[in-house]
Amino acid sequence: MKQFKIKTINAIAKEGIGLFDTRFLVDPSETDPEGIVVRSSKVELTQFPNLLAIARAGAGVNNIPVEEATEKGICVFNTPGANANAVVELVYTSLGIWLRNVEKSIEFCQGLTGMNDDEINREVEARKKKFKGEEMAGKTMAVFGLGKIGVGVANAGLHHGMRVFGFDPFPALDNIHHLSPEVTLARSRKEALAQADFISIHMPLNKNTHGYVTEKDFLEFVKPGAVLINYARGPIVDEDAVLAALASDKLRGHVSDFPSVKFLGHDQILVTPHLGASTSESEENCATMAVKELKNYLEFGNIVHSVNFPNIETIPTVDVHTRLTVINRDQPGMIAMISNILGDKHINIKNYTNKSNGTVGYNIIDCAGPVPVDVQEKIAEQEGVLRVRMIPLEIRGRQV
Ligand SMILES: NC(=O)C1=CN([C@@H]2O[C@H](COP(=O)(O)OP(=O)(O)OC[C@H]3O[C@@H](n4cnc5c(N)ncnc54)[C@H](O)[C@@H]3O)[C@@H](O)[C@H]2O)C=CC1
Ligand SMILES: O=C(O)C(=O)COP(=O)(O)O
Repeated sequence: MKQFKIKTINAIAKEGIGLFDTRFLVDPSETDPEGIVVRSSKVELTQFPNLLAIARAGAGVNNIPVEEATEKGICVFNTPGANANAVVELVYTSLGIWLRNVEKSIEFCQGLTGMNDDEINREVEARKKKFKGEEMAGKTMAVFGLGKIGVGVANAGLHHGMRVFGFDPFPALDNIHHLSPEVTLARSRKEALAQADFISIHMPLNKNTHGYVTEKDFLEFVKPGAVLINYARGPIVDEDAVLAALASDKLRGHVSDFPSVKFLGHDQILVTPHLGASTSESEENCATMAVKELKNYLEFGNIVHSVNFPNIETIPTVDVHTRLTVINRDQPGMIAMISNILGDKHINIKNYTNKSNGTVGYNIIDCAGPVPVDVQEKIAEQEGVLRVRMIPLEIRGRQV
């Protein structure tokens, strides 16, 4: 029986790894993997010629060269929503720490070590005024990016007693269904920013969002004294522009999950070490979802939660002998070409499923009999075809 070689990069939760059964050989030092499970480490594709799929146990895929993967016919998955709650909770924890001076007050308490209880009490009551903070209730929050995390942050803002604006030029219907109707959908960045005391960024890092938070079209619109929160990705924020905004009191503070040379040690900036998704629950959710996606693709060619290929899931019926999958550029004539090559060889197609995402087409072709290697090769060499796979169906008691 075919065994798939899986490479793990980063610590992947054992609850996910445990889902790989005897059909999979899982090894962090695998040098020729067919599947990779990864968190935030950068993935280089040139080293892995037989790689079929990468599952990102998390949301952001900026550590994976997605366009290169597409050209090579490598499917990239992520785990939408699996770590969203962890980020939502940390956004409010960190904002609370910033607003109530919790970090500095803890340092102060540690400095009381060595005093007796009377002395400690006297110092506490005399000096606590230094740490006076402010509340979230009654303030206004602007959330940029109303995806799995942004919707959670917006809804939680209401629960903290705030007025909330949300801005997202390409919202997904499924996410918007979970957004409370009390959140105001802003039609422009300016509208979202004009009244916001707190601004929270929750969009992916890509070529359109690199340096998104800069003076022009963003910081120029903030209400003086706002606090900027970034639990999305470091490079979405132009660090020099934020430092200038802090120096001119346009921004009062910055809370970020992405420490940097320029941010460390700055009195108005609170940084955490990319901790957004680091909870037991979130790591388990992400790992189990990523492993299920990878298994489903390697064993059945099904695609669920891909960021570069169309999503299609079909179960082979009992009369299917061989499942063939073809990845192609989205161009006319591909289905006819594949059907004709199979028809010329008298291979009966039981089910044909095709879907496009506008860039890539994906075909699942369930055949009644075996598909000889020369037929696969003929399809693979046609213009526009990126990759062809024959899926072994031994798992269903067949030998192919
Ligand atoms: N700090 C951490 O540990 C974590 C950080 N993240 C980051 O958060 C990002 C968002 O995660 P999810 O909400 O799960 O993703 P998601 O894909 O559900 O939502 C992203 C949203 O951003 C929107 N968007 C894209 N460009 C935009 C723009 N220019 N302006 C406003 N909105 C825009 C999209 O339309 C989408 O609705 C991830 O891509 C990742 O970089 C995610 C998880 C953990
Ligand atoms: O899911 C994401 O996008 C994250 O940033 C989480 O990253 P991590 O899995 O904690 O390395």
